[in-house]
Amino acid sequence: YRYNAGPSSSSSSLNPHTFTPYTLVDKETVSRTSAIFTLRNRDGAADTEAVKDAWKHGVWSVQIKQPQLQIGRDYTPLPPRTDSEADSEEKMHDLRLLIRQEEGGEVSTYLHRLPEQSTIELRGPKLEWELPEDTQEVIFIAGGTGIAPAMQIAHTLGAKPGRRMHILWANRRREECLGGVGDGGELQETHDGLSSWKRFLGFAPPPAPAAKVDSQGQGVIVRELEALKKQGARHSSALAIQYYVDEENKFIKPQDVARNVRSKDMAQPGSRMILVSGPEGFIEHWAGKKVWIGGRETQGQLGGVLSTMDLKGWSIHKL
Ligand SMILES: Cc1cc2nc3c(=O)[nH]c(=O)nc-3n(C[C@H](O)[C@H](O)[C@H](O)COP(=O)(O)OP(=O)(O)OC[C@H]3O[C@@H](n4cnc5c(N)ncnc54)[C@H](O)[C@@H]3O)c2cc1C
Repeated sequence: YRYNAGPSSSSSSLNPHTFTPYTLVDKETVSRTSAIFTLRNRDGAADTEAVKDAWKHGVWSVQIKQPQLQIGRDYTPLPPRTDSEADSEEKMHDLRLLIRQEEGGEVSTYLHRLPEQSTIELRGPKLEWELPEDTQEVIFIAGGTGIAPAMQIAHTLGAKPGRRMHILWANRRREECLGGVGDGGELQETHDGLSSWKRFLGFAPPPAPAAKVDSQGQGVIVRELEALKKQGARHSSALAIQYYVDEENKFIKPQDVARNVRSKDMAQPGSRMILVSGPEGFIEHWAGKKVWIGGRETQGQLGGVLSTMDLKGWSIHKL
């Protein structure tokens, strides 16, 4: 995580070698612990070829530096907005990051305390994982901010005709995904008969005061996931999303994965991927530990729940 302080940035465009100053133009609350940070290049430099390329190729990140401690952390840019709010050239090049404030976390706490208009220095892009060109179908198991790479893939895959993606997104608290109603309602009800009744009768805890919702009661990320669905549909790509919330006793079950693995679409040629992204413990639970070898994080063996399932025809990757 430590980096060489090196010379201060000479280039005004985002690049992997030096840190480039960005202005924090907006910090939009998602929940008590997470917010979307919108960063704008201080010199108004447009996206580099490397950034445009990264959007086409898969999952990528940028690294933010904490200037006092001289440490850096990686964050995963959210896809550009599809709605009318991205109405100017400037906004189209903004970088948006979903950042959770970790309890006791050095960099995330520093970032959450920064006022708007602060300068944040970052470098990148760094390609974390390349989505195979021929990918036909993706099942993405996401925990918490692990939704950010899922949104990147939904954006990339959604631009290609006829592709399919299923996102299974788990959160500790409902406030992270307010208004998120899963596709294929019956699938959710079976795990959740009681708590949906509780919600209906008004026993469920009220949404956190900090959580922002729109007129349809949808949280920020849920709204953007819905927008990604529509964007994909325009290229006749299909995106389905299921929401799971720990505090509602609704957890992702192996059957939820199995159901999507036995896709009716298996006759179509192309690669099929199961991707797992989220906190360390979440990845370990589903697919086993990632392993550090010679200073590099590697996939490690397949373990966890997925290792006990019949996943013929699918490859698995931990993000
Ligand atoms: C490729 C990649 C992409 C990522 N994308 C995102 C993203 O889009 N959004 C996002 O929010 N995060 C993302 N992360 C995670 C992010 O990089 C940081 O790890 C995260 O923000 C925590 O950093 P921190 O400095 O705040 O916490 P740290 O200071 O690194 O602490 C992390 C946790 O460990 C605990 N801890 C620290 N020191 C100790 C100790 N001595 N003993 C016990 N516990 C301790 C802290 O309390 C905290 O809970 C990504 C990570 C990677 C590798």
